[in-house]
Amino acid sequence: MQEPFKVSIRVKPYEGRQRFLTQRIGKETIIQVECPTQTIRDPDTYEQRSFAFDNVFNEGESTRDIYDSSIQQMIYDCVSQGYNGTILAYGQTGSGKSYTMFGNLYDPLVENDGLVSMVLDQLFQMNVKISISYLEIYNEQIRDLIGDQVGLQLNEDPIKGVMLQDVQEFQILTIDQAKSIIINGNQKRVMAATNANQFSSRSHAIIQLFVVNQQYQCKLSLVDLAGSEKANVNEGSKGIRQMEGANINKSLLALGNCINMLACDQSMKKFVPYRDSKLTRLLKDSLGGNTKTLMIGCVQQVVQCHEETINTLKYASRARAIKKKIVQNIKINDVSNCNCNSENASLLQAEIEALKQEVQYQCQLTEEELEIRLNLKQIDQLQFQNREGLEYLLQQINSEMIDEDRLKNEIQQYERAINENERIKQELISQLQSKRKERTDPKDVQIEMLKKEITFLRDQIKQKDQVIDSLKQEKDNTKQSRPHTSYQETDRSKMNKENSIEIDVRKDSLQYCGSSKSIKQPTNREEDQHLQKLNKARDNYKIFRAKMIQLQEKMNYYTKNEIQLNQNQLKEIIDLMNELSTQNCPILKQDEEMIIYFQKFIKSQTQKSQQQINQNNQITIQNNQNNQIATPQQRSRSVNPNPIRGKGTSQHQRKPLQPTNQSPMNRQLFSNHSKQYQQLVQKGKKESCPTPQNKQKFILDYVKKMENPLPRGSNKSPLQSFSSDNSEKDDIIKRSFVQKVPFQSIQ
Ligand SMILES: Nc1ncnc2c1ncn2[C@@H]1O[C@H](COP(=O)(O)OP(=O)(O)OP(=O)(O)O)[C@@H](O)[C@H]1O
Repeated sequence: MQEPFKVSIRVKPYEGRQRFLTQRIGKETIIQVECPTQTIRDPDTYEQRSFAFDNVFNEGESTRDIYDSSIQQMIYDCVSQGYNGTILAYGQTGSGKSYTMFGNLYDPLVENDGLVSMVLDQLFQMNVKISISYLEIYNEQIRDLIGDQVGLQLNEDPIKGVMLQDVQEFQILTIDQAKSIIINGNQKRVMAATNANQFSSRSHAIIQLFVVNQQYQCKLSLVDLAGSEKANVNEGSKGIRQMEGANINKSLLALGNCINMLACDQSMKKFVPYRDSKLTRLLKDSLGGNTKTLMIGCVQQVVQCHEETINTLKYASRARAIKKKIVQNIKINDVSNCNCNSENASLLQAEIEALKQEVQYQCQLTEEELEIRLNLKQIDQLQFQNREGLEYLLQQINSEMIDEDRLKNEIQQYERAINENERIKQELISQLQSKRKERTDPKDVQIEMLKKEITFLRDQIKQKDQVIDSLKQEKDNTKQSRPHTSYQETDRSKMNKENSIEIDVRKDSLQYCGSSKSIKQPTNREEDQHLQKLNKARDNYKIFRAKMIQLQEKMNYYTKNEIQLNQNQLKEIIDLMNELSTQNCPILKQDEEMIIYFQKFIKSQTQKSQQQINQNNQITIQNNQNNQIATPQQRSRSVNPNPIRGKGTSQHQRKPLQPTNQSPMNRQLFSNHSKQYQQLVQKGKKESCPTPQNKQKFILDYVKKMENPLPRGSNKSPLQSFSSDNSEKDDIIKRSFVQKVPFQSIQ
């Protein structure tokens, strides 16, 4: 059943001293009651502000009037239908909360019952069993006002809701017995004289009545909150009073935060911070849970209390926006109504789950994230206040008694503040999101790093492009200064290999390289071809780099997470390496080093994978040394890098090469290797008898050559040796890092 949070306001009568003071400063009272609305007027500016409540009780109305009009029915419903109920007195210190709840406790000569006695009277007339517990929350400690125990612990039971450990519950049989328990409790309650109230309650008092009738049971809570107070209420008093005041304000602020959150639209409803204080934990059911609740806001009408009265009215009208879902309680031993009980339990269970999730979520957050969330919370509160202020000002627009310019000015200020806060809020949210992303997805960080690397490389390429452009420019200039006929006369066929262009990608320049003997100038057409090659080589290098990064990323991931690659993953890596080796471009020293690192990684992974297979299948597999992955240059003469294909074959049975990649280049490499292998075998046949041992020796020699393609003592790199390959001789762009002699024709 949907149940609104009901709110009534009680206006304290105008007392003699207050009346005297108010009259002396020439001001009238500030409150005007037109039930159910209440209008409050600023004593200085005469601005009016209206609030609407379920009931407003003016100074002439008694506690009995309040009871009859808004409480009697509620108590009847709770008891006869099994709903929990809470009556809560809220207001500034001295505004009449205790007077409303307990009557005139301190003057036995004045016969005046409060709401507590009236509730008890009614219950005793309803023929129900009643147990009572009475406690106070003082300085964030719960104290049993019947059993005297201090520091009671709170528990949350999925069925019974919020429970107090070790609290004394006293079954009451007569109304006098009940009243004497309450009077005893009140005497133990912490009271003190403050500037605002001679008998000020310094604690929140909570009476809990557990009521059972034939069919239902319910819990009724009667709460007299400590008064909200400004710091100057206790001016001059230090130590205990100050600490009390701080604790009272803190718990009332927590109560306000819960009310604000509960009053939000369902769509905006977030986590309700019940755990911020003992008071909100204890009142959790009464605020947002399975309870019919009535708040009585106590206010004073004297001008001196204008600010506090406005605050109380705001607080109360916010609470009125809370909507709750309540369910009936059955008697614990009544199984016929177990559906209601389970509904209640599942509601509470859902709340517990939500709480658990929130706690779990908060535990994962970093300090930075927690701080941002705190800032966000504060901004939300500020925005709430700003919007309220703005709403109030907008309401005033139609009022005739106001200064329009001032109002417009104030509205603008509020709007500016709201916009600015909204901007800050969005910033904080995006900060929070990026922090969360960093925490939850380290891959994103890697991607970010790679993106940076790509940008860096792009910049480098750009620089190189600029160099190329400037060279082009220079070339054009040279062209113009040369007689046109000399180009036509150039015989390309006469150009020897030494006149080829080489690119030194390690330097930020492009150089023509050739022997100092060569005197021929390249023709116009040749130069264009060179430039084309150069561009192609640069494009190929870009693709090569992208593939390198892809591979690097994968390997980093595997290494970082200590993942042992399975056959498929290994194959994927090897395929990527093969793709890399087919890229026709010059490479840098650092690329070469990286390739060597890749080779080592694949080799170690292959070995691990072999060991794993051996262990699992109990099959002895030969040491697969050929599973190295080649640099682009080694690749041209290396054996098949795929460990899967060579697996399980004996050395003399093994077929020489099986290209994994069926690109034309690979096919050619494959046939080259086959030829070499066949030549070796033929040589072996000629030199000695073709015994299996001889064959094996030749094959081993061949494999050795493949693994160590350079002669011992040679200080040439594999890349250098590649440049002497016949098949590449005509290729103008050599993959070479040899020292280059600048070619004078560029000038
Ligand atoms: N409606 C009322 N009619 C007559 N006297 C009242 C009324 N309300 C309050 N008073 C008197 O005002 C004084 C302060 O009231 P009370 O102690 O109830 O305030 P309070 O809000 O509980 O203050 P605190 O928060 O400091 O405990 C008391 O002397 C009380 O008798």
